[in-house]
Amino acid sequence: MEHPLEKRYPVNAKDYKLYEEVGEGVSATVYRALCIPLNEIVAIKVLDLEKCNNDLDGIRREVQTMSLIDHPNVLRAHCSFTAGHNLWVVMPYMAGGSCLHIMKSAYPEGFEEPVIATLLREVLKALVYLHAHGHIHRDVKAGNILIDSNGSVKLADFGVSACMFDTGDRQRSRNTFVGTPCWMAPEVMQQLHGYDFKADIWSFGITALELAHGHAPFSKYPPMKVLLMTLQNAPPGLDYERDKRFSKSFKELVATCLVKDPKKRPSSEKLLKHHFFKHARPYDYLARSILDGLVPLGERFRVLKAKEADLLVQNKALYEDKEQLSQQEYIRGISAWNFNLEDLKSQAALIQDYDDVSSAEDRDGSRKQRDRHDDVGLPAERMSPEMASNSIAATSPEGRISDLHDLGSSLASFPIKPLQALKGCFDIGEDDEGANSPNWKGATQSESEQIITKSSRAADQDAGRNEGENSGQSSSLPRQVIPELKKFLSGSLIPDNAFSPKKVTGDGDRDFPQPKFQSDRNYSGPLLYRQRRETNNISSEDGSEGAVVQRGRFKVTSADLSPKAMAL
Ligand SMILES: Nc1ncnc2c1ncn2[C@@H]1O[C@H](COP(=O)(O)OP(=O)(O)OP(=O)(O)O)[C@@H](O)[C@H]1O
Repeated sequence: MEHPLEKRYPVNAKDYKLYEEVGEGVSATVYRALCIPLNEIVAIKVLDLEKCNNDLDGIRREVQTMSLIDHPNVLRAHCSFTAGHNLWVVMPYMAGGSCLHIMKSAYPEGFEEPVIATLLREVLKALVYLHAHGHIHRDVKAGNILIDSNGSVKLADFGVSACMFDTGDRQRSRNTFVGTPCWMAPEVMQQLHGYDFKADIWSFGITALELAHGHAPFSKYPPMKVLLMTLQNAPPGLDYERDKRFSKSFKELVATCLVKDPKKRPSSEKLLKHHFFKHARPYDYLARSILDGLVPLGERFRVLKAKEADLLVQNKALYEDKEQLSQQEYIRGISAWNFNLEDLKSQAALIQDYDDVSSAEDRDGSRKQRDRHDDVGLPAERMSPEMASNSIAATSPEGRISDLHDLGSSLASFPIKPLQALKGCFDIGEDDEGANSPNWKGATQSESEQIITKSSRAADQDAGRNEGENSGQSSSLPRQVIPELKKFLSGSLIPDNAFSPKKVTGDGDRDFPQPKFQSDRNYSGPLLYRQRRETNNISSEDGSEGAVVQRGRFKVTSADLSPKAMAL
C-alpha cells in the first residue's frame, strides 16, 4: 500500500515546471511536470474551469475521490489547487501512458492474452477496492488504464465515478444525456431500476474486448446505434472462429461479465478468482512486453495528435459541410458524446441501416456479418424468440420513435452549478484559503428517485448464460482492502443516503454497500487507428446520420465544433 501523504506536495503553480503534453481528454490537458521542491516528476492535469460548462460538482467529485483513495492500482491525486481559472490536479506520472495510447501507437489489433490477463487482473484489484468502499468507477476503459515504466497499472479518471452521490434532482433538470455508450451497461442506459457496481463489471468486460481487439465493440457506430444495439442485441463477446488465438477461459471471462442481467454478473471480488487470471504474470512483465521499445510518452502523444490532425484534414476534404463533419465525431471512437431528446428523434432514421444490415444478413446468411459478431451482435437465428420479436419491433418507424422518446425521457441530465460550488473543495491554492482537505459540503444529497420509463425492450436475453463457472468460490474480500473500509464509511465521503438499504447478496457475492444511481455519464477515448480505418471506409450508411456533437465532458449545450474540440 502506498502512503503518498507522507510527502507534502506544494499547492502553488510556481512550485511546478510544466514539460510536454502527455494526454488530452475532453475536459483537460495532462502534462509531464517537475515538482521543484521535491525534485520529482509528476503528471499535472490542467482543467480550464471556465470551459467546464458549470459541471463543477463533477470536477470536485473527481478531485476529492482521487485524493481520498489509497490503493496501488488506483491513481491518486497528490494534491490539487486552482491557478487562475485553471484547476491543477497533481498526480503520479505514469510514464507508459494509457493502454489506449499504447494500442494506438503499437498494438492496433490488441494485446496478447498474457498481457491482457495481467492488465485486467490489476484493474480488477482496483475495482475490488473501489466497490468495497462504495464507489462505482463508471468509466472503466483502456483509456483510463495507465501503466508506469515498471509495468505497474493504475485505474484513472474519476470524472464520472463520483456521480454515485447524484440523486433524482439531477435527472429532472434537463433532458440531455452525456456519456459514451460503448462501455455502458444496459441497465445504465435503460435507467429502469437504477444500477450498482455491477455496471463496472460490464464495462470491464467491454474493456477486455477492447484490449483483445484494439477497439471496443460497436465503436464504429454512432452513439444512438450503440445504445440500441447494446439494449437489443445479445451481448458482444469473443468469437469462437475469429478469436481463435484466445483461450477458452478468456472467452468465458468475457461472457461472464457481459451478461445483461446485472444480478447475474459476478462481483469484482469473485471475478478476481476466475481461472483466466492464472494467465496473469507479475506486472513487470508489462514493462518487458508492451512498453519495451516504445518512444517516450510525450513523443508518442505528439505523433498521435499529429495523426489525428491529419485525419481531420482528410475528413474535411471528404466531407464539406459542418453536419457531415459532425458525423465524424461518431467515428472518432464516440468520445464524450451528447444528445438530447430532439437529437434522439432526429436520429430515428439511423436505425434503418442497422436493421437493414440484420435483415440482409438473415436473407443471405452472409458470413461476413457473422464474423463481425462482436460488433453487431448475434444473427437473428441465434436470438431468443423474445429478442427476435424485439428486433422486428424495432424496424417499425413508429416503434423507433416511441422507443427513442422513451429512452430520451429516461436519460440523465446535469444541472448547472455555480462556480462557488468549488469553494473549499480543493487544497490551498492561489484562490483558496483555509481549505486543507476536501470536504463534501456542496455535494448533492437530495433524495434518490427512480426514473421509471417505458423503455423495457432490453430483456435479459442472455439470462443464464455463462452462469455457474464461479460457483463455489470464496467470497472473502482480500485483506488489504478491509482496513480502508472503516475509514471511508465513517467519513463524510459517503453520505448515509448513498446506500440502498438492500445489500448485494446474489451470486454468493460478498455483501457490499450498494449505492443506487439514476444518473450516468460515460466516455470513451477516441481510437485513432480505428478511426482512420473506419473513416477510410465511410459509407453513406454512416455518413448520412443526424447530428450528434461532441461538446466535452462537462459541456452539454453548445453544438460548436471548434478545431480544439475536434483535435483529439
Ligand atoms: N497520471 C498520468 N500519467 C500519464 N498520463 C496520464 C496521466 N493521467 C492522464 N494521462 C493521459 O492523459 C489522458 C487524458 O487524461 P484524462 O482521462 O484524465 O482526461 P479527461 O479529460 O478526464 O479524459 P476523458 O474525458 O477522455 O476520459 C489519458 O487518457 C492518459 O493518456
